[in-house]
Amino acid sequence: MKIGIIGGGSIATFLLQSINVDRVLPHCTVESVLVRRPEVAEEWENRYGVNGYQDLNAFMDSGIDLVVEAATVQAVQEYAEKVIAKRKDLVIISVGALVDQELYQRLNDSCRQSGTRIMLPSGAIGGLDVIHSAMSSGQLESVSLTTRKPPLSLIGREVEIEEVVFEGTATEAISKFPKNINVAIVLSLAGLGSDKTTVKIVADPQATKNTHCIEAVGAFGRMTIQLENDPMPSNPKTSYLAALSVLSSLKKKTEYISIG
Ligand SMILES: NC(=O)C1=CN([C@@H]2O[C@H](COP(=O)(O)OP(=O)(O)OC[C@H]3O[C@@H](n4cnc5c(N)ncnc54)[C@H](O)[C@@H]3O)[C@@H](O)[C@H]2O)C=CC1
Ligand SMILES: O=C([O-])CC(=O)C(=O)O
Repeated sequence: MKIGIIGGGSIATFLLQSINVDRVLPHCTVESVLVRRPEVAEEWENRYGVNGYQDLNAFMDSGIDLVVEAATVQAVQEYAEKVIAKRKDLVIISVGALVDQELYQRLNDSCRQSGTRIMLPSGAIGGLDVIHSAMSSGQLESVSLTTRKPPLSLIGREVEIEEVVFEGTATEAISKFPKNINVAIVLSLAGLGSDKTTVKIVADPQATKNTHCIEAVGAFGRMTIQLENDPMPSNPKTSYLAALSVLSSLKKKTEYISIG
């Protein structure tokens, strides 16, 4: 499978190293990257043997089968429909963009018409299978997420004691923290939707990890999951697990027996 990556940051670098250098996915190669800075394209051409592009059309015509978005919510808004229109499968990690129900619907419709697929990795959380199962009979009652990160990642400054920087719906959370709470939207899409999924975000000066606690109640019973994620050294806002989840989605695409 020939992969194209949109983005030039920590998740993109991790994927290039894992797939093209460490060869952790034997059936996959990253062929092309779409990045904003020409010097990154040039460096990556040399280091990872990829073709670097700044132009979306040239990138999409570079012989790739599938596109991984590893950039920003805005990049999804800008590129996702164009990728699907070109009949390339798409992995989206900036899932926050799909809080926009009209964009979600348009993407869904064009995937149905063209037989193309969009994959949303579980990102920095887990338990989406449970939420999805509970929701399949419509008997999911409540889902809440409490996220705790170092203050610099969330609010760009230090605080002395922990501070609740947000409490409200997932819809509001992603509009205020688009680089920190994509997890709230994938959780919403699996379950009750972004207006009924509640989110609390805490800036914690003691935190060395990005923690996410998910609590769900329904006819199935009750679930509590606590993730204590190591951050990516190159971008502490992002948990290492989020990068691994993209790799996992790509791996699933090459397998014939699906788990979960
Ligand atoms: N779903 C989830 O659980 C998680 C999602 N994320 C999201 O994943 C995305 C990537 O994360 P990181 O690699 O850590 O971010 P990063 O900040 O290290 O890298 C983002 C890169 O995208 C590039 N970029 C921005 N707009 C672009 C455009 N229009 N075209 C091409 N490149 C563009 C930037 O130049 C930067 O190099 C972010 O949106 C982040 O919020 C991160 C962690 C968890
Ligand atoms: O990586 C994390 O811990 C969560 C994150 O940034 C996001 O969901 O946008």
